[in-house]
Formats: sequence, C-alpha cells, structure tokens
Amino acid sequence: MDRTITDLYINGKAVPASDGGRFDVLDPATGKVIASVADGTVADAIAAVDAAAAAAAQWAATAPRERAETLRRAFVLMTERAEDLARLITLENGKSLRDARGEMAYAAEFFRWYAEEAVRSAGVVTTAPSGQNRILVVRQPVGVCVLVTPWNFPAAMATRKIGPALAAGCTVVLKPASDTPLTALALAGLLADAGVPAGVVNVVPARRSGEVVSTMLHDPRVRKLSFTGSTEVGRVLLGEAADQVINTSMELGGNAPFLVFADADLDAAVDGAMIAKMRNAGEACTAANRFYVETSVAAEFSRRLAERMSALRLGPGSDENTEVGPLVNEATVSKVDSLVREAVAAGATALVGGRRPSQAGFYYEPTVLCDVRPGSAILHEEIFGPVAPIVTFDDEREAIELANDTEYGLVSYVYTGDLARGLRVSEALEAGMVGLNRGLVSDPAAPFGGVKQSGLGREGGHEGMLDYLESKYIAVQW
Ligand SMILES: O=CCCCC(=O)O
Repeated sequence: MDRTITDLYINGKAVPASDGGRFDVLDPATGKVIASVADGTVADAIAAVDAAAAAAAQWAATAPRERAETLRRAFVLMTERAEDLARLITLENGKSLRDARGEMAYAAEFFRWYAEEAVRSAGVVTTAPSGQNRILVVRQPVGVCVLVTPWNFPAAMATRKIGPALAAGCTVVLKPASDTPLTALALAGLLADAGVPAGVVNVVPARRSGEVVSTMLHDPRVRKLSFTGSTEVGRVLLGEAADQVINTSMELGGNAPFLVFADADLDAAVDGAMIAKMRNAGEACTAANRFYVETSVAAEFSRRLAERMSALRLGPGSDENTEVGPLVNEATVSKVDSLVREAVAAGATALVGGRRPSQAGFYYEPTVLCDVRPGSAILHEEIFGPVAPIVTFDDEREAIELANDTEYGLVSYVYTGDLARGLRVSEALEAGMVGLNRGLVSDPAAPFGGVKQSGLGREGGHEGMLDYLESKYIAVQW
C-alpha cells in the first residue's frame, strides 16, 4: 500500500471529520502512536447515510451478475494485496503475521463466496393450499445497513458483513472499532478499485461510537444493523434498534466450552485445543474459554497442552518468528491478568505462564490453569487472551451440564472417539455451532452465529445473505 488512509471514507472520497477532529491509533507491540485518524462526528454519520441512501436504488437495480463480478474483483484484489493488508492488521491489532495472513485468506473468501451467492437469491412460487391463487415470494435488499465491526478481526468481520450486503443489493455505512480503523479504510479503497460505485460503501471511524451509531439507528433511511462485539454493547444497540424496529444481526460474546472425553484421540484433542484457544492469541469470540476434560485423561491432556503452550514464541506480531503477538490494548491485557490472578487466588495452579512479561507492549504469556474452582470468573467471562483454564468431569451428563451452564451459546467443541456420542452431545449443547473433533468452525461457506445471549441471525454461508434480504410475498390471482 502506498499510504495509510487516515480520513473518513464517504461517497467515494476520503474526507476529514466535519469538526476536524482526529484520534490516535497505537501499536500494541510498543504502545506508541502509529496513525492519526479522522474522528467521525454525528454530522459525518448523517453524511454517510445520505451517501448510502442516494446510492441505494441504483445498486439494488444493478444486475446480480454485475454485483457478483464486482465482488469477485474485490476477492482478486484482496488476494493480490494480502501481504500488505496482513501487515497493516498486525500493525494496528498486534496479532502475529501468521494470524494476520490467516485472517486475510479468511476475509477475502467472504468476497468470493458472496460473489457466488449474489446470483442465487431465488424466491418461491407455489400454489396456495386453497388452490385459489399463487403465492409468490421475491427477495429484495433490506436497504441501507449500518455495520459495526470489532478490533479482533479488522478485515474478516468487515468482509463478512460487506460481502453479503453488497451481494444482496444493499448499501452500507461501516463503523470500525477505533483501535483498528486502518484496515477498514484500506478495504474501502480496495472496493472502489474493484468497481464498487461511490456511496455504496462508506466508512466512518469514530471515538464517540455511541452517539455516531445511535444517530444512524434513529435515521429512518437505515433499515438494518449488523453488529459484532460484546453482549453488553449488543444489548444497548438492540435497544436503540428497537426504536425504529430495525432488522438486526447480532454476533455477540461467547464462552466456548471445549470437552475432551476419555475415548478421544488425545493428540488430535491437543492439536484442536491449540487452534481453538490460540487462534488470534485467544482474542476471538470463538476461542475455547473453558476446558472440561474427563478425569481419567485430565492430567495427561493438561501436561501435553502445557508443553505445547510453553513452546509458543511470544513477541512483536511483525517478527516472522512470532507465534503469539501482544493483545490489542492495555484494558484487554489487564482484564486477562486479573482473571488469572483471581483464579489462582481461589486455588487454581498455573502449569505454564500466568503473568505479564516485563517488556513494554500489551503482552500476556500463554497460560494453562488446572484445578480451576467452579465459581471462578474466568469460567464465566470471556477471557479474550491466551489462557486455558481446565476443569475435570466424570461423565457425559456432567460434561453437558457444565458446558451449558452459561448465558452464552456461540460455539462448543467436543472431542470423542465415539461418533454416536459426538452427535448426541453436539445436539445437547446449547450453541449455534459445534466443532466435533475439530478446533476451528469459522468458514465463509457456513452459517456462523449463536443462540442465547450470543446473538441473533447468521453470517456466512447461504443464510448470511438472507439476513440482508427481505421476503416480499405477492398474492397472485389468475
Ligand atoms: O470474535 C469473533 C469474531 C469472529 C471470529 C471468527 O469468525 O472466527
């Protein structure tokens, strides 16, 4: 990339904030300022909605094949620019280049998948049961969408929303996390290069995100909110969206259990645990948050996991040898640290890690805790860091009870050598997604989302585009 774009992106142009305000973005590896970004205001949010609303009719009327080909070009450009974009992600988010490259492949794939889906928004024609008329159902774009994305996957969470929105014929205003606005702004430029018309994609980074998003959700031209972030913020946004009865897709917090039965292949379970826990250094809503291991194999599983965790190389994300980068900011690393301290004070033992290293930056050592006490906050709150707490169980019923003992229901992981048990347990788990003998569920071709307080709606797969389409029923007499 020639330069880091530091302005807002509205109606196809980089523009400063209406009041000239800017905010700093920090390098998580050093805590130093790396960029100064235009700080979007309420007036900017309205200007972005103006642009999205003005572009809406024409984009909705663009032939599906043309929308598909535009997304396909975006996929090709993302693939060509993947290395530069991965470095930008590492710069602002801190994650290792390996994780950033993995994210880029994942992120680009949403454009390819939705390029393929754009031409498949089929409706329904059927005869009414009375035989008197036909029932015709057509799919139409929801309209202007507000997309609010988190800092942990600055590219993939944007493409997971922009891809289906554009495929469906919607226009969007994206509000990226203020820790990581640079990747989103770079994506806006890339989409313009791919041929996305002005106004179809607008990006408004803002420190005062509450006011900015609230303004958009109270603008009658906005018809959808798609949010990825914490359940706490999601509840507030759901309340705001309720004022105008806006369509919502909410991908909220998780507290993923990782179950290991005694009949599991332990090597595979440890491999899966490393992915489920350490992808993105644990900064993922899908991260395994609690490990429940059948008592007879718990010591061996813990020993092997601790061995693998202690071998991980912690360092600046930009170093090619780094396997675990710093966490995104001071608040995140201090929360991880206090959850670990509290668990240890209550009786848990750190088999490895358990502290912040002395170097500058937001680092936390890969950590395995055993003998974690049942009431510990670390088993109930999202850790969002490289810490694996282990608890034992004695039978299948207890494992399911422990796993479901949470208000969250995003993803669960199960390792067993018995397929019948695996399917039985998968069905009993209160989760929108299950990794059965697999530590990674995220896939652009699959419906991603949670039950309970982990969210509403699905992103990815065929269902992901339906979230951006309204079904219109036409009763036809002939
Ligand atoms: O934190 C949650 C973002 C989604 C992660 C994923 O898609 O795997």
